Amino acid sequence: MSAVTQLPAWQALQQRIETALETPILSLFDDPERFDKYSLKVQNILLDISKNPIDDDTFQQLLELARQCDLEKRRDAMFNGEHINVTEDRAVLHTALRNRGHSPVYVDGEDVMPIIEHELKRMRVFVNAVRKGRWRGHSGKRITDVVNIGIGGSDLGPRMVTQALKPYADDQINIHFVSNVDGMEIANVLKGLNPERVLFVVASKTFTTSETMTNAQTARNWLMASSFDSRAVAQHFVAVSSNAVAVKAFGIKLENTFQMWDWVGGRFSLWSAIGLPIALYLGFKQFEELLQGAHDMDLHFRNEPLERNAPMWLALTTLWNSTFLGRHSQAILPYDWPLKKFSAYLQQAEMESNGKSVDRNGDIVPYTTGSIIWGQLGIDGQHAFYQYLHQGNTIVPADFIGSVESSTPVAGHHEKLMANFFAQTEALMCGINADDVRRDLTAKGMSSANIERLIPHKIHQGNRPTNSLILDHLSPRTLGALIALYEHKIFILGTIWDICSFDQWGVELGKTLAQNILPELQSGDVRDDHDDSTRNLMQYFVDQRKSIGNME
Ligand SMILES: O=P(O)(O)OC[C@H]1O[C@H](O)[C@H](O)[C@@H](O)[C@@H]1O
Repeated sequence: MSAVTQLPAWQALQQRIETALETPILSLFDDPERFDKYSLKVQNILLDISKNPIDDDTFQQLLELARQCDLEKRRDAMFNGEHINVTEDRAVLHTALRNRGHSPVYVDGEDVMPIIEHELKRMRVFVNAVRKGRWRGHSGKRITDVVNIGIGGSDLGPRMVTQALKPYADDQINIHFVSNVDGMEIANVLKGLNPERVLFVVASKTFTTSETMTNAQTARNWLMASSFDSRAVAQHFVAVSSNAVAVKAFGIKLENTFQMWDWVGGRFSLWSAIGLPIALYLGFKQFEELLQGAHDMDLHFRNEPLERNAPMWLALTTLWNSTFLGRHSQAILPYDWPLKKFSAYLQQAEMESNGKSVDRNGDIVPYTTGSIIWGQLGIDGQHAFYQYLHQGNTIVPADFIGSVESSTPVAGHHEKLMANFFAQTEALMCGINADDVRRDLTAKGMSSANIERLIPHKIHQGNRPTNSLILDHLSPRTLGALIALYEHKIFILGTIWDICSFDQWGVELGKTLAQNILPELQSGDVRDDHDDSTRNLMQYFVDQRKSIGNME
């Protein structure tokens, strides 16, 4: 048994499960102050968690559990640069990257703020040079297109943010992303580009990731295939990495390399030079606004009491719904078109962080940890999977995210969009019972036999938990705060579950096997030490390719 489950608050929460499952969420609103108690405004974001099966006593016990897990002490340990990534023996300091207060942050006795600020300054100088046309391509032409080559944490953050803040872009730079090793992606991106005007940002913390290295090589070949000589690489390639040796071996000079550090996890790295494409696309000032928003949220997380602390609230609703009530997936549903890629971004952030099954000591945990994060734009989801949310027999807690002001106002659209936001959260909680269905259908003149036949199909049980997040407006600063809010949620959950949220050993085995398998596919000689299924599938693939004459 893990120690966490022995804590008095954990045990008290266990006792509350039955009541929570039997009490309709709607009945909790008999307390006229419920909305005021369970909503708060932080950094232009209104967060409402009142539509959760959490009564006052449960909420207090959840807070108590966080305290009994030394949440505040462990939060301070993160901000103070202690090695909380225990399996890799590293600090976890994405918060230092956006420390706009510039107070010192020590890692192993060394203040890291000077190196962070130095790198930010290099980014600013470079971004301004590219955007103002002082940095030009090898043939003297202005750079018009930036292609970020990276995957996972070296792709999802910049990809999501540039999409979210498109209305803030000034059209000086077009931005493109290549992450997949499927040749179609890079082929499609390169097809429309003029090599004389392209800047490639090769983003890889390790600079060993196979997909990224393959795409970078293809990009370099493409550049060389134009009339350029090899010196062109210097003007058309920059790198972001913590592995200077590998960057040099690839042929990118040190002065064209932006640094990141081992205490920045890939999925928390958009605040570092991994954010270079964001700054190139939007301008450095907007990038700084993004950092400022995240810093503001950091201050809130550090300084506000746990009872009124937004990241705590998000984390505790998930903890209760998932670990205690057994609702193990969570939908992220933006009603804000620019946040189209937000659920994909959070999928990596949360699932790679908290998809773990042993505690920090390596002992198997006897409870469910990270949720399955999924979702897409809510309004599109309504016409696809909301049936499941309303009437499926698995309950999926959901976060609804919308804005007061549209990023791109078009007459008559925004109220319609948000009417759906409110309607869906209301329907998910309140549902509709047999009496109301009967009344409805009777008013429509349906025969009573038909009504009774249809009633079970039309009942919505309701009682589906949701959080609502309403932004004033999706600005760079508010987006920074929103991302940091979820980052801290992840940290809190990992702390209570007593897992290491900052490693990702689970992605290694597949990578190693792929490396071993590749030569077999290339040579056509499939080894017989694979399991039977895999060997036969590989053999089929090799044989089919031979038969179509497509062995490369
Ligand atoms: O930045 P890189 O070193 O290329 O890593 C890119 C990504 O790939 C890895 O497999 C990890 O799962 C991710 O956490 C990481 O963000």
